Amino acid sequence: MKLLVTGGAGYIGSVVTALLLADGHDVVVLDDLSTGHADAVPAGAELVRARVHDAADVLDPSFDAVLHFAAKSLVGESVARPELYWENNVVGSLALLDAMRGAGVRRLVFSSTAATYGEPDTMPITEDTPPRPTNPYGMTKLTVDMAIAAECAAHELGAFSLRYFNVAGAHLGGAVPLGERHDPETHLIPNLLKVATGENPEAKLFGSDYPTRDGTCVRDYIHVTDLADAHVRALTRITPGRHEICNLGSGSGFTVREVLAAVRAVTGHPIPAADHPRRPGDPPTLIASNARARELLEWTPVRDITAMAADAWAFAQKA
Ligand SMILES: NC(=O)c1ccc[n+]([C@@H]2O[C@H](COP(=O)([O-])OP(=O)(O)OC[C@H]3O[C@@H](n4cnc5c(N)ncnc54)[C@H](O)[C@@H]3O)[C@@H](O)[C@H]2O)c1
Ligand SMILES: O=c1ccn([C@@H]2O[C@H](COP(=O)(O)OP(=O)(O)O[C@H]3O[C@H](CO)[C@H](O)[C@H](O)[C@H]3O)[C@@H](O)[C@H]2O)c(=O)[nH]1
Repeated sequence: MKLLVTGGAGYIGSVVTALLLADGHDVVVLDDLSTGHADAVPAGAELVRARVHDAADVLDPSFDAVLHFAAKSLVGESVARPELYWENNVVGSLALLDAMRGAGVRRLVFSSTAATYGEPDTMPITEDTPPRPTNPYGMTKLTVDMAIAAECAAHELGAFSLRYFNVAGAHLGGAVPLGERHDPETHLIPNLLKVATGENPEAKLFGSDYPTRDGTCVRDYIHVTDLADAHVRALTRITPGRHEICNLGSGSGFTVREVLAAVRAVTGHPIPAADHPRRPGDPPTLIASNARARELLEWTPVRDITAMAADAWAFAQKA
């Protein structure tokens, strides 16, 4: 297939691009490099440096499908500057849907998020859990999910909205290792590794009084290679006129302290860590039901938290 990957210079989009190329697809990456890196675009893909808002300049009827990763995704920034998120994530995605309709490209895989659910009381979270996002980032992603659903119903688009839980690890199976290079880095595992590499003296653990087994937040971590594999599967299972929402998580939860223990074990570094106040907006527990993804995508995540920590560590040492 000939594919457009928006955000293909970012963490997850670059890994999916690598898997798509390995499967023999032709890939054009559309990325404005606002948070991505040109050298993360795997060799063999063409990089067009442009905003997703200008997708109409790139898309033509020769494309078979679009995988849409391009977005801003920092929860705290979205609270401080919501207008950036509505303009980038919603206006940009609506322009992409227009461009796809104009070019007759009718297959889409979209990066949605667990943040669309907010803070549900019942675990695990299924796709039928009512979405109640608690920050503008989650609101923009839910808005795009709804725009895609309406587009599918009205104009025979076929689409998957894949709701990622906590993506972690690095993809080491390609020519070049691909991993997280966010700046600022807010995610737990890369921040713990910055202590092991000597970049930071001590890790910060946000919140020790949550109603969880050790007082720290529980999250569902999913390896980026397993996540990318789900996208390749989704691409071949799109049905015109249908919009499917699938959670992508492991189905198990780990506390912040359990992740710290896994990172200490793989690095052999003591990683000193200090308790800090809660980070505003962090729900105590988020765990996915991945039953729908297992059924619709015939997908099984195979890489555990130790593999995520080990691969992220290998990447941090090479980067
Ligand atoms: N990393 C996670 O744990 C996680 C969890 C849930 C959902 N997601 C979603 O997955 C997607 C990828 O996340 P990531 O962690 O790889 O982020 P990232 O910041 O590494 O990648 C995003 C890419 O999109 C590009 N981009 C942003 N706005 C653009 C625009 N208007 N036009 C063109 N390019 C643009 C950036 O330059 C970057 O290369 C995002 O949509 C994010 O919301 C990520
Ligand atoms: O240095 C750090 C970084 C994080 N944490 C804690 O580790 C847990 C995980 O935090 P991350 O920032 O790694 O991930 P989030 O769960 O906040 O965010 C993820 O889930 C969100 C949905 O709730 C969004 O989808 C977002 O894009 C995605 O990265 C949280 O309890 C957080 O407080 C720390 O203690 N110290």
